[in-house]
Amino acid sequence: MKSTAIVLAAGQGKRMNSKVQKQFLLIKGKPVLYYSLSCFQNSREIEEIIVVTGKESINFCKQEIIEAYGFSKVKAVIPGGKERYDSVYAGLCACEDSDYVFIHDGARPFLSNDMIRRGKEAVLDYGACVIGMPSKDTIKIADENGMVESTPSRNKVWNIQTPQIFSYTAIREAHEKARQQNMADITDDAMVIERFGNMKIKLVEGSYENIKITTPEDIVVAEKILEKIQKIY
Ligand SMILES: Nc1ccn([C@@H]2O[C@H](COP(=O)(O)OP(=O)(O)OP(=O)(O)O)[C@@H](O)[C@H]2O)c(=O)n1
Ligand SMILES: C[C@](O)(CO)[C@H](O)COP(=O)(O)O
Repeated sequence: MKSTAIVLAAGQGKRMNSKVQKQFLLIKGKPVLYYSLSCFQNSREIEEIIVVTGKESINFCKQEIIEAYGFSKVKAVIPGGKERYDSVYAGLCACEDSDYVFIHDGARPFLSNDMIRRGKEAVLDYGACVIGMPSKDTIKIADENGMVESTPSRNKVWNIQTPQIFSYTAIREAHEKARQQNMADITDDAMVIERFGNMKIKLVEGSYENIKITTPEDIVVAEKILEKIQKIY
């Protein structure tokens, strides 16, 4: 039974507004991408890693991150696509011999071994699961004029993170179907299964520290989180 981590690092990071793409910015001296690769490298649940990045960053990733830190589970570094779902699809095409895939944002450095383990258990039971945390805030649904339309019950609202974990055949088939249709508003892999798959997706607890580096203040928060978790990477 083979589990592959597909780590996405092909985004432009427009909201970070930095010369260096956010996945390569340094947190305490190491690139953002280093931290999630390190977690997958050290996890007993993961056999292989596929890194998806921009064409122009393939050599940098190989030399400065994968070889430099000895990430021996990385099987391939491949070019991504225009949208996140294009990069995921490229990753899926590069690991056709996998039974399970852990699709992860390279911009989320603080996943943990426990999360990977919980995700593995859930995917074995349900075939599809996503890591997330119950929302701490009250959420409002807005109408097109910026007016409040409704308020979903907070105990039913989760903030969704990655990794998102699927049986390979289920997510590949759903992506194949989705690619025949309009994917424009698809922002995560669970949505592909919700619309084009035929299975329920289990929610699995992640952590409030599993943030996505998106805007400049997230780097400051990430440094604080790293100090707190005091992991030896
Ligand atoms: N075409 C894309 C777009 C995104 N990603 C990856 O998907 C993850 C989550 O995406 P997001 O935070 O939106 O990253 P960006 O698209 O880079 O950010 P922005 O929307 O600010 O440009 C990131 O690890 C990013 O590198 C990717 O591999 N390929
Ligand atoms: C997949 C994701 O990280 C779950 O929260 C998120 O949807 C990615 O969204 P983005 O629009 O690419 O930031």
